[in-house]
Amino acid sequence: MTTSSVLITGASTGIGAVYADRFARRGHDLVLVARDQAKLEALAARLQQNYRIHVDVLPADLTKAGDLAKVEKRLQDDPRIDTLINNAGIAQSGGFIQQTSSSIDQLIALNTTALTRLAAAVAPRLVQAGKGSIVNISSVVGLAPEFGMSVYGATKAFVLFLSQGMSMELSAKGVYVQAVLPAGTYTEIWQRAGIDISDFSQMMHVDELVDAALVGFDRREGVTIPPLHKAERWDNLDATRQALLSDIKQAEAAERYKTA
Ligand SMILES: NC(=O)C1=CN([C@@H]2O[C@H](COP(=O)(O)OP(=O)(O)OC[C@H]3O[C@@H](n4cnc5c(N)ncnc54)[C@H](OP(=O)(O)O)[C@@H]3O)[C@@H](O)[C@H]2O)C=CC1
Ligand SMILES: CC(=O)[C@H](N)C(=O)O
Repeated sequence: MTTSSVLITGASTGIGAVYADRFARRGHDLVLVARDQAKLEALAARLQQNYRIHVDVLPADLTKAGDLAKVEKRLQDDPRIDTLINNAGIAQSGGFIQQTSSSIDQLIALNTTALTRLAAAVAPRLVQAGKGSIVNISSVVGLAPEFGMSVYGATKAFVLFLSQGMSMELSAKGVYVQAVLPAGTYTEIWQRAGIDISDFSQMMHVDELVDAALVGFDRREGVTIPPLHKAERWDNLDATRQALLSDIKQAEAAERYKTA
């Protein structure tokens, strides 16, 4: 049985809490991060009892500089942590013009800044060890500006891009990076953001989502989209993107933009 440890952000509920259960079931020790200490402790007690593993609770508001630094330090200093599940995130209700400066700040601070800084905190140590994993939770909304969640979707597009770039830089050094793109999943995120889901079509149950994401993890997929039923759609999109890149000629404007 392994004694490595997995640090999971946003572990107090939803997708993060299910990841915690699944890694505990696999015999990993855990470090659980979120703001709600009581919920983290209750989960930790249950997992320790059920799976005979060790769980540390590290309460932190990842939008606060001091708390974020505390989690970064743990990732830098604890040699047992070989996997980071970068999951904590929030959503927003309303369109672009309904957003306030503070709601934009919070969303970007948690979904992008904290996620990037935590990945950057652990990556050098994993590279030095020549092994380890970083899982970043994105969303299919990051592929869909049509959904009318422009700021949230932009943070998730950022997470996808970041993960792909990190994977290109780190995989040769033994570090596995996975982007996970769920679609609508039954968790508290909707209620917390004030989004009424009563008219939504059926969504995925959170256990099914995490179990599917872990199939992708075990296969070492770079991008895992559990609700995508035709895998070749993603492959085609990526092939089209690469073809586009091959047609970028940076020294010369395209014919259609040339002035007479
Ligand atoms: N549910 C869905 O439909 C989808 C979700 N996702 C993504 O999955 C991830 C998890 O979402 P989900 O489980 O649904 O959401 P939940 O709202 O159920 O859980 C969010 C988790 O993040 C934690 N969190 C929120 N704010 C902070 C903060 N400032 N600092 C630290 N932790 C914080 C919460 O804990 P606490 O309040 O204790 O801090 C909680 O543990 C998010 O990144 C989300 O964008 C992607 C696609 C679809
Ligand atoms: C709030 C959302 O849109 C959801 N979490 C998703 O990413 O699909």
